[in-house]
Amino acid sequence: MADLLSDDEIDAQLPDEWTQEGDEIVRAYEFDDYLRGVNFAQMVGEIAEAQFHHPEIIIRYEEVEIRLTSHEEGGVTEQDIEMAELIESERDA
Ligand SMILES: C[C@H](O)[C@H](O)[C@H]1CNC2=NC(N)=NC(=O)C2=N1
Repeated sequence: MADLLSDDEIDAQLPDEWTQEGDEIVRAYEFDDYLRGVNFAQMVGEIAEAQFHHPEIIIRYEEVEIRLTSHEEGGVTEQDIEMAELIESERDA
């Protein structure tokens, strides 16, 4: 099990545009149309399966919200930070 990160550790490691909300780290991504968001959600799901660490993915019209936490540990761990970084790198690809 990974160690829980403190609020200061989370703040120091969060990628740009991500925020902490309690026991989660969150970012909303905007898209030009609904299906681009759906395709992005698919890509995030594939990363999650590869990492075996699964975010909550909320698909809205022209927006997809990603919420990450480590359920077994009950808060934010390095796995969540790593997932956010992987999602960011794929988004920029
Ligand atoms: C049994 C447990 O659900 C699995 O080990 C994995 C699956 N994906 C997971 N995803 C997330 N976000 N947190 C977990 O603790 C987690 N655990």
